[in-house]
Amino acid sequence: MILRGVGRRYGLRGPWVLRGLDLDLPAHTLVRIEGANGAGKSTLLRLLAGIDAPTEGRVTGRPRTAYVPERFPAALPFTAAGYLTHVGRVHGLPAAEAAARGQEWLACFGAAGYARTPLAELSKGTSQKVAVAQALLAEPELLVLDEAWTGLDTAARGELDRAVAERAADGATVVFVDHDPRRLAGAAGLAYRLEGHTLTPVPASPGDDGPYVRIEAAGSPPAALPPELPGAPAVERDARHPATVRLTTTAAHSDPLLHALLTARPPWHITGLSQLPAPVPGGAAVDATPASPAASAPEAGPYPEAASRPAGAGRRTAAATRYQAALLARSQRWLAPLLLYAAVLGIGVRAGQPLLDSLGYAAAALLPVTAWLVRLCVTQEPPAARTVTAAAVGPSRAHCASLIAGLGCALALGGAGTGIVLLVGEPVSTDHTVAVPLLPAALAGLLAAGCSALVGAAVGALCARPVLHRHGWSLAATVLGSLLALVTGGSPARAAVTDLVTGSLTGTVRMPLLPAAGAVVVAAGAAALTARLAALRE
Ligand SMILES: Nc1ncnc2c1ncn2[C@@H]1O[C@H](COP(=O)(O)OP(=O)(O)OP(=O)(O)O)[C@@H](O)[C@H]1O
Repeated sequence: MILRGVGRRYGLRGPWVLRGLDLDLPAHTLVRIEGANGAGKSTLLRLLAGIDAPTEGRVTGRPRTAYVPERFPAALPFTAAGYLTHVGRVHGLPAAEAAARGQEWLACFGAAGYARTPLAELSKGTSQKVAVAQALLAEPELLVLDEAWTGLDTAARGELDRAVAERAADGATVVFVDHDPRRLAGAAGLAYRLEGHTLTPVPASPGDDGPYVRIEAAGSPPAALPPELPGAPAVERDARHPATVRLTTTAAHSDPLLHALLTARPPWHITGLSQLPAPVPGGAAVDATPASPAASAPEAGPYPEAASRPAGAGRRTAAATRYQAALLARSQRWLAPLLLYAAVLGIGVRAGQPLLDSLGYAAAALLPVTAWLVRLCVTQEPPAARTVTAAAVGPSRAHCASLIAGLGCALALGGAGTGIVLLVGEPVSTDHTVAVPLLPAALAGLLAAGCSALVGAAVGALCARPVLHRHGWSLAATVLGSLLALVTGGSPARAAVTDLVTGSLTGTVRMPLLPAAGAVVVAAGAAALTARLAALRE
């Protein structure tokens, strides 16, 4: 990943926290960021993790990312294992694998006994173990750790050191901040100090005999390395290309090592040579797995695993939507909008009333209920948990997932409401003189409910973060916005409801097709705008 001329400030006129920052983050590297309190380390890590966008400059080549926030929230209505399964799925893992990996990492950190404990009941340190496990289980190509060791016991700190080194040895970039200068001392391939809004490289510590050289060699067929290798190099076998090994040693030993490889029986082919500022720790041989014959071809980019990414962005967004829906269901915040909708239907819909009138009424009632549900979904995740999801799937997709979850709940509610109205309503015109065909009326009712839900979702999206952050303003705007969307001429929701109610006067069913198209445009516009804003700042 490459950062060029990156700057970040909070607010339009806030002081610059980062400015003119250039940074190259190679694969297979541990990167340490140092700096005083308030220097901007967390700000930088959030940019690296893709949670916030830079105010100026460019970040390119972002790989699959996981993030451990500085403070992990306990206020999530899941057990430790349940949360890890959700995050694993958001990272694109199949459910069973996400659950298994979650259990493994909890066991690794000595927290297996807490798998079924609700997050809210975990101690601070155990919560931190969950925070770290959620990032590691996805085997990300970029792992960003903001003081992740804080609160962990000694054994877990050691495990995290080992896991982090292993990620780097497996090809990932690991960027970390920790106030303990001994943290992974000597292991970090690159170290930078954040000072005066920008980064300056920290020179290698005395005794570090870099620069280092990485040699990539391929044996064909996969062969054993010569028993005696000059320079005692760290050896990694590529998990996907078992014929390929990477050997890291000091520059002084690189020539004898090359000679040993080229003169081995059978000889090794040298496929790559690169200089590193310092070695990746834990560079002992990595387990090899069988690979296809074509796998011995040279890798195209710095992240070979990118090709075997667990799942596409669409599936990961779907997983994020499921996570948001589960969050809503378990928090029971859906209860209030559901009761409101039931009460409004209970008051306004009576058995024997003209069907189209009642369908129009039910559709209109759905609009504020949807706005409420969407607003709940967008705001329900504690900020630190939101950063985890945003890093995993991108802030725009994470935001869209909460919009879809809210809209989906509202559509289900609207479907049920329409069904009830169809059961109790009388399929006749307002004056009870003309019969109304049931099937077209049902379709028109569902379409009108859909219009209302889409416009309500737009209102909910525009009246919550990232547009409005203050709870009071957001609430007032949601109520006012819903009201305006129902009464303002040109609103697709109003047009759809009007189609039903005026049709009822003559007993004619008017399909609200144009309002439906308008509602889709309004909802898509609101989603695109708010998703873009969410990407600018989570
Ligand atoms: N949401 C925010 N709104 C406004 N200013 C912010 C926000 N977050 C951080 N800042 C400011 O940005 C600057 C850098 O903060 P940041 O948290 O990145 O520092 P840090 O180096 O991580 O500090 P620490 O070591 O204490 O964690 C600080 O001056 C802080 O006040």
